[in-house]
Amino acid sequence: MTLLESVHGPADLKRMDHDELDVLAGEIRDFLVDRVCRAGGHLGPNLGVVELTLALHRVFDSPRDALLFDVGHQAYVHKIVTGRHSGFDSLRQLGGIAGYPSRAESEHDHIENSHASTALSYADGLAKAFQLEGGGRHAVAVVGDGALTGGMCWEALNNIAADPQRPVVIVVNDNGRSYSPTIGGLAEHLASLRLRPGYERLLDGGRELLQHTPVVGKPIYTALHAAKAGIKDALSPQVMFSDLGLKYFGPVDGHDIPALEKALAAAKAFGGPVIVHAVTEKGHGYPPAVNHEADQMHQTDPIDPRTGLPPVKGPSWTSVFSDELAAIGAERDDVVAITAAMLRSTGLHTFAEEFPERWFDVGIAEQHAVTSAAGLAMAGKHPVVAVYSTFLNRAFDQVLMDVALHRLPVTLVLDRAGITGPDGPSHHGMWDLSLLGMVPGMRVAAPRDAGTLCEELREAVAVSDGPTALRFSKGSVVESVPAVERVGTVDVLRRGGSEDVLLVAVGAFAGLGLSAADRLADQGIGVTVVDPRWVLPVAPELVELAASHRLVVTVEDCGRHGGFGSALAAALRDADCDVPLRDLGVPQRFLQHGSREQVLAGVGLTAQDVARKVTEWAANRIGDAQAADEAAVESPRD
Ligand SMILES: Cc1ncc(C[n+]2csc(CCOP(=O)(O)OP(=O)(O)O)c2C)c(N)n1
Ligand SMILES: CC(=O)[C@@H](O)[C@H](O)COP(=O)(O)O
Ligand SMILES: [Mg+2]
Repeated sequence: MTLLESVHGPADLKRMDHDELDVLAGEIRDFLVDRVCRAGGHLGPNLGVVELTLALHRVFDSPRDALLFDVGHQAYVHKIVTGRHSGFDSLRQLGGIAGYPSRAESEHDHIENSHASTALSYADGLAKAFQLEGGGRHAVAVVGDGALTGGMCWEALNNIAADPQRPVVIVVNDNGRSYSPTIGGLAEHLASLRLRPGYERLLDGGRELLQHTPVVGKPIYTALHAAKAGIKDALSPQVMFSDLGLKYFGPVDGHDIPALEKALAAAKAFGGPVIVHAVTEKGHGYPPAVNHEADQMHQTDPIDPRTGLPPVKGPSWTSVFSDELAAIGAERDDVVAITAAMLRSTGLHTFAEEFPERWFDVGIAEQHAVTSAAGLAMAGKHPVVAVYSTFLNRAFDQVLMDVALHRLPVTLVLDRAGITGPDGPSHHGMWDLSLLGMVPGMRVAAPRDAGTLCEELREAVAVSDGPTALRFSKGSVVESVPAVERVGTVDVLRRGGSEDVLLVAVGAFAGLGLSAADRLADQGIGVTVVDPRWVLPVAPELVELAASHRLVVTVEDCGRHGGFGSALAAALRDADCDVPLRDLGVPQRFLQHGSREQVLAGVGLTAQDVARKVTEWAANRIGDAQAADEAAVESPRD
């Protein structure tokens, strides 16, 4: 039996000596590489916290002490040592263990939300409750250097520092990288500079990157990495954090278990808010991750463990957007780009390489991304803010009051819109249409294929009197879904041959709509399929099209509540049109992880399901309507 197999809970770790722990750390690394290469997941972040997690579970007493992981993507080791290593054969798969902490899985898990920069606020709340209960428990928050660039962290730090007895231990997991290499590159430079000659020369190179580094990030990295002056005491983190009223321990080698245990034990004994600054390496111990030039295998699809390479994939929605924005950038020098620490994963890297002065990385700070875009727009620029759909939630008020209220030409590009799959409930992009539908003056497009993505992106950046947004799915792009006709802004994809059913398919669901229509045609039900392209606000020509049919069905890869279907129903009511409408979409529930296809099938969003439902509705509605027509013919009103 391996040491790993002997670990069923933290108590087993506490019985081991440091030699055994070193062996265990090696076994865990091999285990992570094997399982994550097979299933996909966050390999780099978890390889970087093996020793840190072991030390945390030896010093603190989970679950009595609450171990919190910010974002939670780096909690695989925590899951392994809390009795779940057998579950890694089904990591992030339907019915398998989640890729983030899960309260249903274990009493050791707390935060299920994968949105960054929340752990310190949870810690402050938990610690206050522990104090009210008489104390003796700690809230221990593991927060990455990237997550620290999120504003919520500083709101929490302000509150945590307010009480010198607050039992909060903040473990800064400083691997010098976030998702995006920009920040990580700087941190990487600075981190490595302390170990190498030529310190002064290289740091000048590092400074070149500062122009892209968020104002918030600069003091953090300068302090955390004992900046150029090299006067550690003057610029060391103690100064920054102690000014906030926080005790600081570190920097500690995040791969040295004895050193980590010593610092964590001191922090535990301190009896008040304290920071332990652990310096780690993302991907540690697995060269293909450490040397992975883009993001040290922050998040990887299944890969060959020997080569560290994922399968070659075709063009994605992201790559089509990436190339088109770069082309637009060459034509429009007022267009600028903003990322929230996800330069490459949102596809802005192409634009950034071609226009190094016209892109900005604000750190994991979506609120700042949007409002700073408003500032850029006020000065005559046309900012393109690229974020994952789910992370836009965090910046709703900024979209509403900082951009739309001023009718500013900001374009939001929402990648990973709709069901994403393996990342689970806090990653599905199922709220954007409901949120943006509430924003006066906001115009939202949902491209159905590569061509319409390029077309609608150009239409969006051409709008100068208010905000626009594009939303598209994760993964491989739909190459081409041709239209047979364009009515105003609406594309007709298929004429049903009768005016029975109008099927309105939003964005990437165009193919689903056409497949359903094929099935229905086999049953003799004529279905006209249209793609609204600009889905919000509802176009008048779509209302007219709907009014000329007996049944309208909408299908969208977004939450039904306040989604496109709701908006079209309201527009029909406003037009005194009583054509029956049925809206199909993502149910307003937190949907667990699985593949995108599995999750969609689980909520009835397949061509077969859509066809079955339309058949039922058509039979009732159209049948009723035809019967009413026939009755009217037989006994005409006098
Ligand atoms: C609000 C929000 N924005 C963006 C992301 C995407 N994201 C996931 S992990 C990550 C980087 C986190 O960096 P860090 O906190 O340093 O953790 P590390 O991966 O280095 O361990 C980002 C940007 C997120 N989860 N939440
Ligand atoms: C944890 C996090 O928020 C991201 O790393 C996310 O897992 C990325 O998912 P994609 O694979 O869709 O980029
Ligand atoms: Mg990091």
